[in-house]
Amino acid sequence: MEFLQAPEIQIGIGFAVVIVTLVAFILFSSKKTKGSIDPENFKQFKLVKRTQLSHNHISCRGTDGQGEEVIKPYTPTTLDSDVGYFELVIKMYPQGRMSHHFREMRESDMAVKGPKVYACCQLEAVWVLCVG
Ligand SMILES: Cc1cc2nc3c(=O)[nH]c(=O)nc-3n(C[C@H](O)[C@H](O)[C@H](O)COP(=O)(O)OP(=O)(O)OC[C@H]3O[C@@H](n4cnc5c(N)ncnc54)[C@H](O)[C@@H]3O)c2cc1C
Repeated sequence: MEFLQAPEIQIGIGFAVVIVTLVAFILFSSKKTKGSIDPENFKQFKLVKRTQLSHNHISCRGTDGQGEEVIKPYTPTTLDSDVGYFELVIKMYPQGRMSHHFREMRESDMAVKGPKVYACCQLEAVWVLCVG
């Protein structure tokens, strides 16, 4: 271990520590400011692509934590032309009645009715790119 006390080695170690700290700082600060959403400031994003998905909503039926029936509307993110399956994006609420059903759901556990066509509004997928 005596070699560690040699001045050249100590300068080398010091230099390495400075480089690692600098790289970590650059990586951390670039992550916070470039290409990502900032929690405090609005940043400008550029529209890259937009796809119309669906006008439709479906009704899902499940069981809440008290064993009671619950029915809620959801908007499939799949296209109207996708036949035989659909995909949902669900925001889960800890105390939510239908959220409980989705959390506990197993295969063949989902009763669905629909679609209901809402001509007034529709789901679109929007791709954006950070320009700031
Ligand atoms: C036309 C339509 C389409 C919908 N599509 C979708 C969809 O695609 N995906 C999806 O996740 N949801 C969608 N929703 C909402 C969905 O129908 C339910 O309302 C939602 O999933 C909450 O149901 P829950 O039974 O889990 O919660 P609930 O039992 O209704 O609520 C439980 C708790 O969560 C709180 N809470 C409920 N909703 C909200 C909210 N929006 N913001 C803040 N707190 C809330 C309530 O205050 C309550 O404390 C849609 C609603 C409509 C009207």
